[in-house]
Amino acid sequence: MSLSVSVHGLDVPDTVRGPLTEDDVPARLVAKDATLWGPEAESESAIRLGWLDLPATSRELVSRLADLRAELVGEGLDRIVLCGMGGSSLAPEVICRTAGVPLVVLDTTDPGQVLAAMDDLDRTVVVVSSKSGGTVETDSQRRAFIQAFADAGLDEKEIGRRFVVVTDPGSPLSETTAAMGARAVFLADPNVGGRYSALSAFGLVPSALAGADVGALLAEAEDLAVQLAEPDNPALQLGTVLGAAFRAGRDKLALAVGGSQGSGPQLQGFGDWAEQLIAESTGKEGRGILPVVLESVDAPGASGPDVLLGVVGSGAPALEPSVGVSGPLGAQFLGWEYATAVAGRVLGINPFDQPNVTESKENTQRILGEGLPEERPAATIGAIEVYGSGGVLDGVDLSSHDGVSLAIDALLASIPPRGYLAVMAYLDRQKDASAEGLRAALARRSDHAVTFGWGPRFLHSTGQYHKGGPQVGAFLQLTGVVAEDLQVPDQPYSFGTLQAAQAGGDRKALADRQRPLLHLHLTDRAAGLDQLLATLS
Ligand SMILES: O=P(O)(O)OC[C@H]1O[C@H](O)[C@H](O)[C@@H](O)[C@@H]1O
Repeated sequence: MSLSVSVHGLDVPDTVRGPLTEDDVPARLVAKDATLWGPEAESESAIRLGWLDLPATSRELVSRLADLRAELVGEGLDRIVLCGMGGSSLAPEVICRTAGVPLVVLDTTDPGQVLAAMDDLDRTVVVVSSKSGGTVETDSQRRAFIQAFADAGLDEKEIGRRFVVVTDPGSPLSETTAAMGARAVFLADPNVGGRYSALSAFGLVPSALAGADVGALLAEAEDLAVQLAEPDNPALQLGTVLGAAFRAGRDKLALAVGGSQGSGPQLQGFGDWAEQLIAESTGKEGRGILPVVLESVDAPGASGPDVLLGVVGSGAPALEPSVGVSGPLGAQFLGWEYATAVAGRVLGINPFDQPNVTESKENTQRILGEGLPEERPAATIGAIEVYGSGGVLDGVDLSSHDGVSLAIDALLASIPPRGYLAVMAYLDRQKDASAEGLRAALARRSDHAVTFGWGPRFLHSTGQYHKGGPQVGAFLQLTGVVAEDLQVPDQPYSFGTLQAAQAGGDRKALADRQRPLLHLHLTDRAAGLDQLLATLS
């Protein structure tokens, strides 16, 4: 079974569909024609279309990974921790959740969450995945695990045997790895960008080592791959729908995972993977499609004048306009990648670059060099310190006991027409999981789209859209007190400082654009979240 796309209540006009078939886009895309996105995108596109071949070229990894997994299990190493950000961790997380196999994904700088991942070290193998090999979060986690293994009494050689690395040839990580004596190194195809790498070594290595059937995943993708040169194949249909919705002013794609795929499992967490693909690929040059990951098909935000609902999985969506996309996970990965590339052509952007991601990273580095700036809260109410920029707190009475509620109302009121609110939580995805409830609570209180992202993970995903997409966002940033910090070995900062610098760096990037931003710092994380959720209930 490949992919099947059904459209409900959306007109897909010939002005969108016609040019795609007349210009022979399906055949040209499969032939890796780098001119499809215009002359300015050509040099990048020329080195970014390798993902089309992955269902076939990744086959050679399957038996190698089965052997490696058997070797590890034979040595009692059955707990896999994945250190990686964005395109280097979102796909394995979906693959393993869908397959029901355990994988610890560490895509954070939160000290508590990093410390919690350093559990059960005697059973643990760490997969370090980074395409560029230079991502600060991943490098910091690698350093921390080396230290933790050393503290647990392992010698240098034994420590190296606990690491498996996935990176591009010639990256700084590939060089470090040789020096570390890593057990295995998988060099990925450099002609595949991070967010298109689900079916490459980045998606497959951690998933296979955790016990997922990656051979079946590739076979599912292959079933779709053979159709992709045909006009009106399902992935082209999906891309056409995304483009048509955008042209009709529906530039928010509310994404929900629907029921299970016949006999197959529900695609757990697929929205988070698709979010990065779509937001980072299309959110630039002042336009883009904003993915809004929903908790369920009928969650708040599933409909609206600027919304298209996308349901991944079987079952006809209850709301209109909507697009239902059913099919197994391997076909979904390839289909959404192809559809995003097609939508990129309709939008007139380069779907393979991420021009605004570096900005927050540079701000972070500057703050790490200069030290965290002294900031005074406008008010402290219960367990919440309130800070604001972009004029969001002007005229708000923070002296009253419902000051936080008033500040949030002011933030919501600042959202322009067709705008959105982004909640960005630099907290512990496990221990502070209740923060996720803020999305639905705020979406109930607003007519606008509301997204939720864990920091710094979203910086590698919707962060591009926030800065490069239309400047119609309002932002709620959450940070929290660090109970126990952890030094990043051989660096002049701790995880807590790095996390705070990342939050500060992103605040600066948004403030430079005069975006309304409310920053709430929780002086007690659990009490602060309870207070916030109670305020919104
Ligand atoms: O795999 P890495 O090079 O570590 O990159 C991880 C992530 O970092 C960057 O922020 C990119 O914008 C993402 O597309 C990428 O997936």
